[in-house]
Amino acid sequence: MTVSVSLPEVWSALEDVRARRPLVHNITSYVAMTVSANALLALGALPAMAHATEEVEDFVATADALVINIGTLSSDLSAAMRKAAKHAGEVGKPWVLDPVGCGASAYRTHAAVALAALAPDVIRGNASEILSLAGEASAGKGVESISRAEEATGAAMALAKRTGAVVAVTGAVDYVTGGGAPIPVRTGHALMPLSTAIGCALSAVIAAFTAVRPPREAALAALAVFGAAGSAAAGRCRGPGHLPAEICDALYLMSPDTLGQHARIGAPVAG
Ligand SMILES: Nc1ncnc2c1ncn2[C@@H]1O[C@H](COP(=O)(O)OP(=O)(O)O)[C@@H](O)[C@H]1O
Ligand SMILES: Cc1ncsc1CCOP(=O)(O)O
Ligand SMILES: [Mg+2]
Repeated sequence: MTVSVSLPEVWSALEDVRARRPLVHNITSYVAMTVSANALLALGALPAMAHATEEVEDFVATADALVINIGTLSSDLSAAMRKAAKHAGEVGKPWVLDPVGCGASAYRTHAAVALAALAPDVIRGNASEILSLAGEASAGKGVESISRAEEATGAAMALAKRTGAVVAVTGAVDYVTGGGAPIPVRTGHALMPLSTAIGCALSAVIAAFTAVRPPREAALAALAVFGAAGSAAAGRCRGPGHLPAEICDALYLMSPDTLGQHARIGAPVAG
């Protein structure tokens, strides 16, 4: 049976991130670098952005977790990503795959499928990306999802079973599955998809939590904390312009009260 995670357990995981300050190695898109680095610092983790094929193994070896994000994919980056993912498996470092824009081009889809076969601990994407990565028909526009997360929970379960990863599919409600009944996380704000690289920053935050918790607990804790930060931050914004900065402030200031006010982790639902 799928067991959920309580908000006190989420809070304890965040305290562990803040105490341990895990180093998160990011091989990510040019769009996401600054947003992700700032979100990780505000959370209490340490970011490092490094993607030269010649150095990714050294970074994986010293990092506590790795995130691979294919947002601005190229052949050089693709080679670096495969090398880093394989080395993470060899040295036992947890890693997260964000299959940005999977389904938007055959090149990107093949790269994402190949990375997903290298045993990521967590895969996090929007509904279109998860549908496409699972091999199902998907409706996306570039890197944006047209589908709702509820339409991709079956695909997320199938993808989790195929890859052994915990799969998080995000949207108005987020869902986490390790192959069993998806657990809903109700949080966030409708302004979040209007600011670029917010999902990418979330994937980096999931990586930080994989340094202190097993993949399923890490994904649930990250979704709850990041969603609560997004919800609290949006309440202080007139529009999406300042949202990334406000999310960083909300991550930095996160408290058990704010978490409780802005996040709900539900009971497992039918997939
Ligand atoms: N309509 C919405 N209401 C509340 N939160 C949302 C909404 N859309 C996205 N989010 C939140 O924004 C973050 C990024 O999710 P998403 O937009 O699905 O990813 P991506 O940016 O990769 O497309 C997640 O924390 C998600 O919960
Ligand atoms: C706009 C864009 N184009 C390539 S990567 C990227 C950022 C996507 O960020 P997110 O998946 O967090 O919305
Ligand atoms: Mg994305």
